[in-house]
Amino acid sequence: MSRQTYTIGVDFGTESGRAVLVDVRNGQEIATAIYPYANGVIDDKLPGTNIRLEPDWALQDPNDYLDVFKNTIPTILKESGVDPADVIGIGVDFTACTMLPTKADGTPLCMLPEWRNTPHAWVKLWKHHAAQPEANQLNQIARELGYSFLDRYGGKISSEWFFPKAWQILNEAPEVYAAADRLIEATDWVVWQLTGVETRNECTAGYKAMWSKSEGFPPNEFFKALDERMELIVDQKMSRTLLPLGAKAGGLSQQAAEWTGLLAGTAVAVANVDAHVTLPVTGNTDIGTMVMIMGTSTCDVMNGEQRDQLPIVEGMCGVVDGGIVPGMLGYEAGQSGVGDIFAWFIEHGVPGEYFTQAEAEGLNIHSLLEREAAKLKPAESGLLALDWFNGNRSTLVDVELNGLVLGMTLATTAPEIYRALLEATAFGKREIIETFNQSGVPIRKLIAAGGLPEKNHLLMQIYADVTNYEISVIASKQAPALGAAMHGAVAAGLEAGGYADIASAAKQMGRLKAETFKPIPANVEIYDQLYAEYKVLYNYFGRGENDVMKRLRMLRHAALTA
Ligand SMILES: Nc1ncnc2c1ncn2[C@@H]1O[C@H](COP(=O)(O)OP(=O)(O)O)[C@@H](O)[C@H]1O
Ligand SMILES: O=C(CO)[C@@H](O)[C@@H](O)COP(=O)(O)O
Repeated sequence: MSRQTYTIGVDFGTESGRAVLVDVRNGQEIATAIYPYANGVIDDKLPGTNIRLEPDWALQDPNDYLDVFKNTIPTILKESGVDPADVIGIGVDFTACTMLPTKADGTPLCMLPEWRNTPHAWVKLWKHHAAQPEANQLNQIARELGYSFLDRYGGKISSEWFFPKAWQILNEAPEVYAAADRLIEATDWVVWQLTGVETRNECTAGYKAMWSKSEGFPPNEFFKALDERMELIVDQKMSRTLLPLGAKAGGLSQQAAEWTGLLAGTAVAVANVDAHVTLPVTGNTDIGTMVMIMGTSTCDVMNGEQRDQLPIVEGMCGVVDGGIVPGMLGYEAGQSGVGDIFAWFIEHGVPGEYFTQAEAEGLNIHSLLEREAAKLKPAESGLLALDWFNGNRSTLVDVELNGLVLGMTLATTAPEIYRALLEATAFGKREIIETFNQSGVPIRKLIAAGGLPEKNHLLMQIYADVTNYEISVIASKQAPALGAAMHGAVAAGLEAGGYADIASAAKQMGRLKAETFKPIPANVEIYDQLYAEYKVLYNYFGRGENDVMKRLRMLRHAALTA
């Protein structure tokens, strides 16, 4: 009989890291541990100082990532009683683009005393939105010089991605840029910490750093056209050697073995991204299945067939050959704010009486609002909202757009607004789906994953009604971590008891829940009408007809910096 083997996945989210230990044969999750980052999202002051960050900044502390390894992996090994010798592989996934400057040996600049008080020396989290001027300029120069790579990103590079962030460092802190021997995605950095060797993955390079398998990075002249000092950024601070997803990045180093309790030499998979790693957890890697990873934000990922001419989908985050699964075209789109919008409303918009009622009933406040909002029919509140509280990623690629709730009266209630916000994110999703469908990249199936489908069934029903798709849900509660674990089993390979490729791992280790969310025809009809109104607002405020949101931002910035 063959040996029983296990694999570990570690998912680095926005607020915490989660590790899961999984049975390689069937994907059964044996043990899970969560470690909240001590410094969380740094958007106010640098830790331990009074140094204030400007609006739109979001940083993290790389030491928190190491603490995730040191805390979660020993916990899951202990809890499961699994022999470390039976753990054949480990994979990680991360938010992206989350990037940092380091020295040549991988030491993050912010860990060095001389750089500790310099904001640009810290990790820039995916939702760091302060590089918009650089993104605007990059897009304009690329367009003027006729670079076609913009097409692979639906026409625009987002300020959330790698080069706008790197350029912001150069513009605002040239001394940090000069001191950074390496600029690297956090997902590659944590793999470096595990193996002791710097490697880079094709996924983040493709979606976040303008790289493609056929063309590589844009040429040095392009970076020179942005800023002379950036001409050699790729050769000097990055790498042109990129590894495919599922490949082995290396073996676990002695030091990482000591941190984790695993054996030195355990296979470590090439770094991956939280959204992309989740697709195989559906149980297959079929073309045309869009997987929505719904949490703080939502990422949408989908495999498509190979084509001679890449399709252009407005505002997609990218199309990358092998970006999700080697050999297929991987598409990514997304919404920068989803769960975060509901969290904002609860924090800043819900009267105390609802909290008192929730406490009395032993409910969490979301569940109480969900229950009350579920009593309303579509359109009954008279409200319509725009889901741009954290900007718009797809399809407008504009972090300077803001949220909006229209139709409020003196009779408007908190559950009504809560429902309008749930609906707004569903309308945003429909906009993405329709854009793909109209661009020759049809979406045949919709599957949801992440924290939200578990937590809020009303939200899922609204998504089914607004999009008119039946929605399946991934069975795992820790889908990205399970996806990372699957990649760990592929990196270990067949001979070690793992898998030859991610498609075979998906078949054995991934699955969906039996329950699905089916569109309710009467609701679909009403939501069609509301969506038509949403589109009017979307185009009016989002496509330059009325730039009031941008003017308000400029006035706010001026007031804050006066
Ligand atoms: N019952 C709920 N309904 C809607 N949103 C919720 C609910 N509970 C938590 N949230 C939101 O879900 C988000 C967290 O999602 P989750 O998938 O767990 O994390 P992450 O995106 O960091 O991986 C938070 O923004 C939170 O406000
Ligand atoms: O943009 C990506 C992936 O490409 C995500 O990492 C980012 O939206 C953050 O995701 P979460 O909301 O933290 O799950």
